[in-house]
Amino acid sequence: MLSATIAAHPAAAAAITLRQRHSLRPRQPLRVPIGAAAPRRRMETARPSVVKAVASQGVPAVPPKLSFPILVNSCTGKMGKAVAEAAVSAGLQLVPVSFSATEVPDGKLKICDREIRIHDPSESEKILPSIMEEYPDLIVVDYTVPDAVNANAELYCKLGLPVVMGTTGGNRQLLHKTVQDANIYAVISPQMGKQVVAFLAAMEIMAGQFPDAFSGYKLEVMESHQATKLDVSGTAKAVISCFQKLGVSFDMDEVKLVRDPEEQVNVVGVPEEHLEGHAFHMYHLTSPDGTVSFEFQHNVCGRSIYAEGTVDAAMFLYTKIQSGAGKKLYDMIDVLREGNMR
Ligand SMILES: NC(=O)C1=CN([C@@H]2O[C@H](COP(=O)(O)OP(=O)(O)OC[C@H]3O[C@@H](n4cnc5c(N)ncnc54)[C@H](OP(=O)(O)O)[C@@H]3O)[C@@H](O)[C@H]2O)C=CC1
Ligand SMILES: O=C(O)C1=N[C@H](C(=O)O)C[C@H](O)C1
Repeated sequence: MLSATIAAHPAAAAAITLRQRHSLRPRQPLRVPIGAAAPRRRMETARPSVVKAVASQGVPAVPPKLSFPILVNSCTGKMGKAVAEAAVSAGLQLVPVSFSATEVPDGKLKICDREIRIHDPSESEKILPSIMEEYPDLIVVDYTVPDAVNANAELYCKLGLPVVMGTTGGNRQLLHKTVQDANIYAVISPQMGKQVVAFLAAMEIMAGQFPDAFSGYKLEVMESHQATKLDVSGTAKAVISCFQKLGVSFDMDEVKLVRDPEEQVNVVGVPEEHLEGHAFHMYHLTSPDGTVSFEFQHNVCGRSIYAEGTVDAAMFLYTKIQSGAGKKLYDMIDVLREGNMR
């Protein structure tokens, strides 16, 4: 058995294993220990791309700290809250407004030490223009629900509001077309976690350079997420599309979704304390004669890996806007490639 293990993050572990296995059988608790979530180190200084060293004097200048307004839609959700907290930690200006149909006491939500006023989504078209006026350079981050993706994107486009779209699902083709046609600045990605983005990038490179390398192989995919997740993992879909380019025949509805907490603990090996927030993915490939198999896994507990990546994406987008970049639509591989992930 040949195996390679990559510890991706204190709150996460990723394993890529190559071994002889014959089926996607019930999981033993995973080979890679899923460590308890530990807070990520906060960025104290801006990243290299925004650091202006005074080379002539040989003394590095104090790096400018990026600070711009960010509106998180929706702060009532699990990801929205995590991103809002990460944005405050990173020194961004969290706009005290968000949208959701969820009732909150006095219509307000406390995030860090700030009060965020929650408006009904039906009011967003009326409210956002005045927020944009009050907060020039505003960037919106969208973590809502698959059903809201396209309508929200249309609204941001109509208003010319730059967006980091983390929400998965909806009509992805239409989403890209809407944003492209409106020519707004945007980062769209179903996956914001740096190490998972790197894995996805590696998959895309492999698919681009060795098309059909896995032709004839059988693919089995399992993904486990918190029971509240509404859609099939957008990340799994992106990885599967690479396998398809590698010659594997697979239909998206063949993905085995695990949403039952008991199965997650006993079969998948999800630590109980992460039932409310985890994303375990497993891809198993078997050769036509069954003699060779490959297994890829990326298993994330908690949400800090995505929240930090989302803040990186917002900072990346802000610098693109400030520099008047000609290219406007990006994904997280662009963000990673340009060294913009902490
Ligand atoms: N790109 C990435 O790296 C990641 C992406 N995700 C994706 O992010 C999305 C959100 O996930 P998560 O936070 O766990 O989900 P939650 O269900 O916890 O949060 C979604 C929130 O959106 C609100 N909402 C629904 N419709 C609207 C609307 N039209 N306008 C504003 N708010 C709305 C919901 O409120 P209400 O109760 O009123 O419906 C809810 O509070 C999912 O698509 C998920 O797959 C998650 C993790 C990482
Ligand atoms: O809903 C989630 O939790 C996640 N959603 C994203 C996806 O669908 O790919 C990313 C990650 O899997 C967590």
